[in-house]
Amino acid sequence: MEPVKVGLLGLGTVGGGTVNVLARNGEEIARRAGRALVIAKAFTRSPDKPRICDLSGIEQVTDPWQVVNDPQIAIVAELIGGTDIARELVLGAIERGKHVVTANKALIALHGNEIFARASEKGVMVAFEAAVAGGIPIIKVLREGLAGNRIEWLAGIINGTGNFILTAMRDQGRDFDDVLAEAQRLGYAEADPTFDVEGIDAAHKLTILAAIAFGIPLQFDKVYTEGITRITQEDVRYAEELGYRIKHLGIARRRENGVELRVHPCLVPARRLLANVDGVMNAVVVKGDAVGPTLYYGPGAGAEPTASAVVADLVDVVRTMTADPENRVPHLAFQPDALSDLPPLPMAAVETAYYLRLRVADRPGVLADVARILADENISIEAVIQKEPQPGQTDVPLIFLTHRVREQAFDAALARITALDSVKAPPYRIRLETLE
Ligand SMILES: NC(=O)c1ccc[n+]([C@@H]2O[C@H](COP(=O)([O-])OP(=O)(O)OC[C@H]3O[C@@H](n4cnc5c(N)ncnc54)[C@H](O)[C@@H]3O)[C@@H](O)[C@H]2O)c1
Ligand SMILES: N[C@@H](CCO)C(=O)O
Ligand code: NA
Repeated sequence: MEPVKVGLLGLGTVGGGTVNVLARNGEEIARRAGRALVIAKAFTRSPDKPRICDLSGIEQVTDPWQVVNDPQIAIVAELIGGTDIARELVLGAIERGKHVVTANKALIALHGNEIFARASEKGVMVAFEAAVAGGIPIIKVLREGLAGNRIEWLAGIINGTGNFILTAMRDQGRDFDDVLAEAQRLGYAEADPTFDVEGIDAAHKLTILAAIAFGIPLQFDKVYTEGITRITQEDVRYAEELGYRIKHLGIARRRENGVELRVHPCLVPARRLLANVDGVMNAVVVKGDAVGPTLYYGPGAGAEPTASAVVADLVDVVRTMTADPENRVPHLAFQPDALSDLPPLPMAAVETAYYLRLRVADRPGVLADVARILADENISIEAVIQKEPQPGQTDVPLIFLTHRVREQAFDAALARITALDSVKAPPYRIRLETLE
């Protein structure tokens, strides 16, 4: 049989890794797919740039439409990123009856509803395993492996760059900007790294995971998103003292009247497996009603780990391209006309515990004032740490851990605490999950 011709858009970290993995494992991949896969054409903006891969036998073009318009190409792999030109090219490929593989979570989270609808009309597949948690096959897990379950919640470390930074801050006490620069050099970070450190990339991924887990539409604008830039070395140390680690999590939890969708730093008990996922590794815990808690762990970013998912999607597409489109696995796990209208809940309705760091005047009665405000809002205290003042300083850090409470009640207490004369700097709170 003729090989299946693939067109690549983008020859950066993921594109280069994909060329390498296909070249190295091509023979085995053909035995799995039933046909050989060849990269016939690749678009790149700068053909003279040094690459991590060998491009012999691949026609390089500097106009991406030369890939999308080529009638010989059956599958387009979009590895450019962003939501402008990538959206045009993906929709263009679908229009021309081509299957699409993409690593682009921003594109799927923001435009997936439109893209999947067009793909279904045209009878083509859009595969996006590389878009979430890099090399971990989490899309396949949720869409196929756990299809018998009602998913109760999932929680994951789904940004490799952020976890790499938090791990280096904890283990080596290193400076934030310095570690971010290293993550960029290693090809982990997004083109705009604020997407990593402000939680936007994780929110893109959580949008996709929640849609597939609960059978709801992709709703990126409903995800509460907070990054890791306000976490200090002190927070990392106090968390350790209290028996916790700070991780940046994406959490989707089914509640009676809706779903919680949130991305934020989180204290996690140090004994939990998730608390021990370090560096660029990602991990997702999924709790299904039948299977119970399950954990998926692996590299969340980098050239070949991500290419592993891209190539698996290429194999999947080749295996099913001759199947009746009606009988393929649905893009978002549930049939498109069978999605639920379970609404994303506002943050005020979320229930969680808290770590609260205050800087207060070193005088009697301050701890009691804060404790009284928390009691007024029915918030029970789990632990307190009060530190001695540093030489020459009149303020001291005061740390509280609370029990679970509605965010609305915590916010009300926090506003009153912030207004106290004795509170000397804006308080910082980190949510805390026991993940049970
Ligand atoms: N790097 C990773 O570890 C990783 C992991 C999973 C998913 N992703 C996703 O994969 C995609 C590619 O990421 P990457 O890390 O390979 O990026 P990269 O910057 O290394 O490569 C992107 C390629 O696309 C080209 N490109 C970018 N913007 C363009 C534009 N506007 N017009 C034309 N060409 C353009 C670049 O020249 C380059 O060849 C992104 O969607 C990213 O979110 C990356
Ligand atoms: N920038 C992303 C790439 C993988 O999606 C990360 O660090 O996780
Ligand atoms: Na994946």
